[in-house]
Amino acid sequence: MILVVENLACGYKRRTVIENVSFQLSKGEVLCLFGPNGVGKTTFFKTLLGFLKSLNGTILINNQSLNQMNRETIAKNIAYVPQAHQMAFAFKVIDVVVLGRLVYMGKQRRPSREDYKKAREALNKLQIMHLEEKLYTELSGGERQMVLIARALTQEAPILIMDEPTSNLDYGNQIKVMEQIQRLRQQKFAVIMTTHSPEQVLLCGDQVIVFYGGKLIRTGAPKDIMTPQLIKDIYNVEVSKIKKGDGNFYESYIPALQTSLS
Ligand SMILES: Nc1ncnc2c1ncn2[C@@H]1O[C@H](COP(=O)(O)OP(=O)(O)OP(=O)(O)O)[C@@H](O)[C@H]1O
Repeated sequence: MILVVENLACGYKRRTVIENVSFQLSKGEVLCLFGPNGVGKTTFFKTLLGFLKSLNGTILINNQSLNQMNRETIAKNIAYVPQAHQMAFAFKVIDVVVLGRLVYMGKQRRPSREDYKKAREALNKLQIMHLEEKLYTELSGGERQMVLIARALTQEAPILIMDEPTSNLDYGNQIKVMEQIQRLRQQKFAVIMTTHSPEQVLLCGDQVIVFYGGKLIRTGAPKDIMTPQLIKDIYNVEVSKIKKGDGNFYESYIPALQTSLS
């Protein structure tokens, strides 16, 4: 197990936001966090990244307690991929991606030739070499998200935390990013991602944690947890679960609209 979380509670001095979170994550697994806005996913991420001290419980990375790790060791183990539309660097793509090497740069904080090599390897891995000399601010949302994933890959951490990786992306780019997450899983990264899409949880989650109303309400395999009743409990909408595909089935949802479309 690369990550073991037991009985974790996180929050702030006067307020516990999330409690009783337990899960184990192996390399090559994707864990989805699902739940409405404001349930505490940022608080949870900050705790996993060591920016916020846990209020209770343990976080073990490769059998070592997060509490005993310094910032550098944490960064070598967990990389964070923010939402693309929240960051704006007026830098060339290659210079954004090489920032992932910061933890290896020493006191001078200057990227070496080797760091640039690693940054190019990450661009190559994601098949976005053609963006290398472009300005980050001039990229589309989908391209920016890929660049931020490349930056995380140059950090060479086995665990990737992705904050709504498909938010604000058009349908085509959402699918491309989802495909990339599948490739990262095949390359044995452990991925923790938040999503507001129950289809995405079914499509790429090996495990799901559902938060609602300040509580963890379910954890387990998406096919068992992501029932129409759960969607109804959280959002008060009716959906049916269907199987799609020709031979290679996957599950999805169709909404039962209250008003007629005709
Ligand atoms: N520094 C803080 N001190 C006290 N409470 C905070 C602090 N930051 C966030 N909170 C509260 O913790 C709760 C969870 O916030 P958090 O930002 O973790 O939710 P979220 O799921 O990431 O939300 P969103 O999806 O809207 O980004 C909220 O009620 C928020 O007001």
